Amino acid sequence: MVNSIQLEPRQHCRGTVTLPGSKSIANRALLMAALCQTPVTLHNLLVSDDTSRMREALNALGVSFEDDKLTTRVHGLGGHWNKSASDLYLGNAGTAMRPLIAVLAATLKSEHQAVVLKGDARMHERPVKHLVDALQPQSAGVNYLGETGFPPLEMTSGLKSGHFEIDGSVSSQFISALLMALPLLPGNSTLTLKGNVVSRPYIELTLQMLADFGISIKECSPQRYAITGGQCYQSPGEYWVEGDASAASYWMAAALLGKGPVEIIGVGKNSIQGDKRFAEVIEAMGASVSYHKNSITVSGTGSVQGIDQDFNDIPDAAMTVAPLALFANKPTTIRNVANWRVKETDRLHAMATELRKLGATVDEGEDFLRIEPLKHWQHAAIDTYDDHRMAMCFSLVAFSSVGVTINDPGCCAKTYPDYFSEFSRLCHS
Ligand SMILES: O=C(O)C1=C[C@@H](OP(=O)(O)O)[C@@H](O)[C@H](O)C1
Ligand SMILES: C=C(OP(=O)(O)O)C(=O)O
Repeated sequence: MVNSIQLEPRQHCRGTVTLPGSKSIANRALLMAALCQTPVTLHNLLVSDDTSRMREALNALGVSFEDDKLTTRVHGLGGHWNKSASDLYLGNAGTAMRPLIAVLAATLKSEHQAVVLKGDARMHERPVKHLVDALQPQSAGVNYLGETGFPPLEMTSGLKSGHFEIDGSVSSQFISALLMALPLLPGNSTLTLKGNVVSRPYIELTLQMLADFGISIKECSPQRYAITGGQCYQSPGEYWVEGDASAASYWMAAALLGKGPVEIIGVGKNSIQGDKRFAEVIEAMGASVSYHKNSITVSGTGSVQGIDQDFNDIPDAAMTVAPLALFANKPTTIRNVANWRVKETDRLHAMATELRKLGATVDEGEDFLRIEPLKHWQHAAIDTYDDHRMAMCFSLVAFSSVGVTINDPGCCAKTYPDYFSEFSRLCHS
């Protein structure tokens, strides 16, 4: 195990990079395929910690997988799970934990043994209260085994269709979870969203993928959905997982700093992922961007414009703005990202702390970061807090005159196991 990686100063980034499959699409596709009654062949499936946790959980529920070099064939069970499945370990994969809470609440039957959903230490600090609060009034069998509001949880049968209300101000994953689960209940339901809903594009992604798997949901207004019960997930036969648009943000940023051009393959102009909007952010920061059917090409001049923007829609890609801000011509403010605090780590605090190690002046607000450009860089060993995005973001500091050391770079395996080898291939002195 490599405990740290030292990145010498780089000036250039150019070439072609093929993105790994999207984590968000991969884990939705695995679950939706598992809910089908006939097989689904997934193409470009991401192989990473998060998708492995989802696969292992589905496997314990009775779903089988056949892998060949380029595809994974999922043999779904239409929600008729193995009756003796018990403990499911989901690591720190929010895209496994949250959907499985709702889907198991909707599909477990009285003859099933109780299923425990648990994760790593950080997962047990990440909130699920809004989701559980939405399920419990409808008789869901969901009980906290540790602290109230957090996993681990014990799941049993009981959920009834009807009127659901969900607070969407902490995580859109709760809403996506209900949208995936409620069509499986025998009766019709409505879902009303409360609060200022965060990370909206991930809800759109869920609706798009549900349509791809034959599930129809009526959007009565942006705050209300009507969901017909008794629906069955329909296999699309073959399903293609797009490249990861959040991961694309690191290459767009490296192309801006290292002049490019970098052709980023796997996400194009018609991508269904909200994080493709990072291409507009990188343009606002000074890059030239061209969109193609299945790729985006970015180049820069090496100079970076400071920006001040609301990033509520794209919280993951937004992290990439923080290291770029150090290279900018004026201060940058990343606004409306309060839920950074409940992700892999408290990302507002972690980001501010590590940027300051480089010598930066950073104002950490409750829901924003304001970052001053950096004139005098200090070499630092950056702690990554078991957060893949901290490790990938800080690799960009290699474009400074002092380079950077990244501690525990292996945490990238959550979504992008090859990130640092790709970084060395594309980025040069
Ligand atoms: O639905 C999804 O695939 C995701 C939704 C977002 O979470 P929140 O809705 O909690 O912001 C995002 O940060 C996460 O990486 C993936
Ligand atoms: C927040 C993230 O992950 P999760 O899916 O575990 O919420 C992320 O990948 O940035």
